[in-house]
Amino acid sequence: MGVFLRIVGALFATWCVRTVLYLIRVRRFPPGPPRPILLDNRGDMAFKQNWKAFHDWNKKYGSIISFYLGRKPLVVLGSLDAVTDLLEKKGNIYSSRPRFIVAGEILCRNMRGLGMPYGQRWRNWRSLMHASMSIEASAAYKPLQSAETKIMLRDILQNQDSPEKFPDFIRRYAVSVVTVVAYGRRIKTLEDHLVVKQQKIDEYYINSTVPGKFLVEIFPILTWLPKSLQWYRREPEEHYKKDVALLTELMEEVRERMKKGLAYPSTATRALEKQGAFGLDDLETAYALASPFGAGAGTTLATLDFFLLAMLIHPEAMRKAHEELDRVIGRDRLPEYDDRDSLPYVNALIKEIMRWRPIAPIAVPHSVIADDEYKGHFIPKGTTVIGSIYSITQNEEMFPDPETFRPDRYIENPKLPNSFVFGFGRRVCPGMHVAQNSLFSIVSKMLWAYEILPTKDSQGKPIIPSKDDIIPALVIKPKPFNFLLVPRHGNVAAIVTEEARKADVELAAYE
Ligand code: HEM
Repeated sequence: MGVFLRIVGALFATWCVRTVLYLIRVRRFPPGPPRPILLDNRGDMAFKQNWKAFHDWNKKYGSIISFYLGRKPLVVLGSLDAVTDLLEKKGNIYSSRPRFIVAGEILCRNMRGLGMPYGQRWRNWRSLMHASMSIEASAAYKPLQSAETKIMLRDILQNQDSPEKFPDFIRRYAVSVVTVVAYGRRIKTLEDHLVVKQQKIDEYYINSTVPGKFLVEIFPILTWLPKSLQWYRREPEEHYKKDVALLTELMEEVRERMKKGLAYPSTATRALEKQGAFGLDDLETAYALASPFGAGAGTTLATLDFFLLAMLIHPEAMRKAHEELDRVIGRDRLPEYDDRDSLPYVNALIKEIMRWRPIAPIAVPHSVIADDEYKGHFIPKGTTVIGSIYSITQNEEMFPDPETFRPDRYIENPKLPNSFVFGFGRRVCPGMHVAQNSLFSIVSKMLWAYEILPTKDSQGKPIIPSKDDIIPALVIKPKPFNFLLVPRHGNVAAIVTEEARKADVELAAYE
């Protein structure tokens, strides 16, 4: 009995010391909105657009702030210095992801790279992503990206009387590029089973990450229930089985093509040729191949949506780009990748689109795997750490008058930062080179060929969409709006038709 009491006493003393230490350190949490006694700070986010609420707190409490969602502490880093100091320089502890019981552990057994916790499995997955999308590897997709852009330009040309179809032509481009990167096969129509099914998988996954959707995320203790009583498990388990079947089927299609010598080089061929080297088993490989689709199509598309929006609101910027294209390229050929360095305004315009409306305003939240101290603040292990891309884009010192769309700022100061729009540290977007190549191909060729114009109302007045009508999500995009793409000069039809004919021949290899 004496021994038992001593053990209980020792445990109690340890608990007391730890609690006191915690309470002392918690006082050194980064500042932030006061936490209601029983609740969290959800109600303090005055805006549906959470990135704006975070930015307001950054302005009020400083560039490092903290707040609570449920019992979980969150920290928002609102300056380039803070994200560099923590997410980049201390990447060994700041590179995990917040825990998602349903979306991560049940729905995909943590095999989706984007949400995967930091560790060996993530390193294996990431080395495959790097091997197939590094700056060197991504150069191999440029001919395809250029050819797909030309097909898109022809689709637009041939459907001048149905501008409502234009968004689908652009979408087909974005989807086709990521499936070539992943599986080495292009997408000719959005009805392709790969597109339809992967989109469903992604929708369910995204919906499963909505805060507050599953009680178990707020009370993880519910995972201690016997499995048969875990009611929240049933639906995602069903989805897991279906996802495994589809993703395995897509991977096996590539294996078959490889056996016949018909497979075009892609992430899949790299993974399957050297599966041992990457340390991924069959199922992990099948999931890894879904990453470019899940993370690369919607992001590219959202950026292109903001490009079209910016051109409608700022025709003066479009005119400057037209002038540069006419001067450097002329009207007898389309711009190609070799022209990139000769088109500083087009490059600046692309950077400004990504700064003006960053499509991932809070990036993808990181999580810290050890207690840390920063500038006198205590950041406990398990805290979700958000690198606020939006707050960085609003820094008046770096970007004076930040709400103004002004590509020239990147010409006046070519060292002005921009790559932060792709996230931070070890989790930085592995598809950034593929994305930048897509953006250059589409923006330069589309502006060479077309004028981007608003539609008109019944009185003939142009309908200019609002720059602030945004659909909030982890990846944001403008609310749908109408636009026209009108050939700029007499050579467009002939050149686009001829270039697209050649593109058809080149692309046959990917079908
Ligand atoms: C303009 C287009 C794009 C933007 C702005 C963008 C931005 C981002 C951002 C902000 C992150 C989170 C980084 C972090 O956690 O700090 C991310 C992650 C990721 N992106 Fe992109 N992305 C784009 C296009 C693409 C493309 C085309 C692909 C693939 C073909 C891709 C694949 C990924 C993957 C796999 C991750 C997860 C990385 C990880 O968790 O380790 N992205 N991206």
